[in-house]
Order: sequence, then structure tokens, then C-alpha cells
Amino acid sequence: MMRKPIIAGNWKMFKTFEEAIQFVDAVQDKLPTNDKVDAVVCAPALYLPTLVQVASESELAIGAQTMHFENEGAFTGEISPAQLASVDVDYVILGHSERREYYNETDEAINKKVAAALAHNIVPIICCGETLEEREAGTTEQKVAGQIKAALAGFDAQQVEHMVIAYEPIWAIGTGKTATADDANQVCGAIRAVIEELYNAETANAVRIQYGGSVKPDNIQELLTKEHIDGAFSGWSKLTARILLNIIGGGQQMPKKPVALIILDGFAFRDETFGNAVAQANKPNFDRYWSQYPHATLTAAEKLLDYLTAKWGI
Ligand SMILES: O=C[C@H](O)COP(=O)(O)O
Repeated sequence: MMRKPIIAGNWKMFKTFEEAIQFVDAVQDKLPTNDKVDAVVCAPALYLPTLVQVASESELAIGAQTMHFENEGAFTGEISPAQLASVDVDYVILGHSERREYYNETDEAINKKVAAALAHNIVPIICCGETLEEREAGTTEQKVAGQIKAALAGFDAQQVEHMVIAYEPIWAIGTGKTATADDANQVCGAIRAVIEELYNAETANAVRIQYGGSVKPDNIQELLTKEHIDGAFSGWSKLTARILLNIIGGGQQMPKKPVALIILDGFAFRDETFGNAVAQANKPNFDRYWSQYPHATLTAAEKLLDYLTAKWGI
């Protein structure tokens, strides 16, 4: 399944109101007008209604950086999912490592927030990632699997396939140290395997998994060539409209996901099973590729055979 890349910029607590408007205006003005990539800017809550208006004529989506799970209540300083929905916010970041670390956001709260986002048709971008100590101890996949299982508890496959997951190794956030594309791909693949284990292969193949952590225009393309990485999450303090546009450009020009040309000499494709060893054979890998991925057959010999038959009667 081809997943549409999703590139998101997270401003964190940077930019004045004026800078925010100029940024979104510049991005939406030059945003590619094709459907090859989804682009999102996650801004401070204060700016959201204005930015939604500024971006309203373009495909640029506006997201929030966090929210409460309750629709309303005595929670001074918080923003509710109902409030975000009332100003047409499309996405919300949930469980960013900075929220987990500085604001004690727990797996349980994140799970409630995911439910609240879905209830208001806001797409949750669910963050997970390991510390340097956890990576060095070899427990990265265990850590992210635990975070993802907790965040997804109680949702069905149909709900999960529209969510976005952001794998962000904490040691790579804002440090200039990027996970290698292969390491990031391995963890994103492990996250996909968790979703397959919880649901099914179709759901796992539908969910988009971003990588975040010192993503720059010069590393985005390599990251996006990897099988399990479907986008990027960029949050560094000097993120400008031009840099985000370059990252988005990298996303849309990414080499396509791997395409396999499989030459199966003597492997006849016929629906009839009688006398058809290929149809009757137990070939789970081939059958899985055939049922799960877009495919086409290519007939390469027909004209030659016609020619030989006409000329030589064979
Ligand atoms: O939300 C985005 C991430 O925290 C990545 O931040 P960064 O691009 O500064 O490493």
C-alpha cells in the first residue's frame, strides 16, 4: 500500500504572532498543489484560529501541540478538543516527549486524549521515542511498543488506520543528532509490527509513521526512501518557512517506495487449478505480496511467440 507522506513542522514555544502569520502565509503560498504530500504546521494554541484562516485557501493543515482530554471544565490554562474543533484545527500532537517529561503527561492521559481527538475528527499525531540510556541498553523497541500499545488501547482497526504516529528518539530532538535512516526505519518497522500484532496487516500498512529528531532538508530524502518512514516531524527553533518548504519538497520528490520486478520463469498465471501446480502450491510469501500490495503482470513474450508461431509453427 502506498502511504501519502506527511511532513509536519512543530513550532514548540517559538515565534511571535507576526512571525507566525508570515511563516504560514509563505508556506501556503508556495505549497505544492498536488496530492503527493500532506503538510502540517503545529502552532501555539494562541495563534490557531488566525492561522487556520490564513491557510484556509491552501492544502496546508494547522495543528495544535497538545490538548486536554475533557471537553470543558475547571482546568486553568488548558485547551480542550471541543475548543480546537470549534476553530477547525485538523491535527493535534499527543504525547510529545517534552509534554511527557515537563508536564507529566502519562500513557493513560495520552490514550484519553487520542479518544477525545477522534471524537472531534482531529487527527492525533501520537509521539513515542526512547532516551539515550534506553537506546544504549537495547530497550528502544520495547519502550516504543509499550507507548504505542498504551496509546491505542481500546480503539478499533478503522480508527487506528487514520492516526499518525511520530517516532522521535529523545536523544535526537533538537540536538542535531539524527538517527540513521536504517535505525529509524527499524524502529518504525517495529511500531508497524506492533500494530499488525494488535490489529491486522492491512491496518499496519495504512498507518503513517513519521520520523522526528533533527530532520533537515539534507536528510529528509534518505529518511523517506525507507520502507516504514512515511514523513517527518521537524521542530527545531530556527525552522523557517523556506526550510519547511524544502523539507516538504523533499517529501514530495522522494523516491517511490520500493517497486519489485519479479521475473517468475515458468510460473504460469491461470485461475484454473486443475493440473496447475502453481495455483495449488503452498507459497505463503508470494500470496501475501499478491494480496497486500498493488501489482500488475507484464507479458513480455507474446509478440515473439506470435512471430515464432507464424514463421516456424512452434
Ligand atoms: O516535534 C518535533 C520534534 O521534537 C523534533 O524536533 P527537532 O526537529 O528540533 O529535533
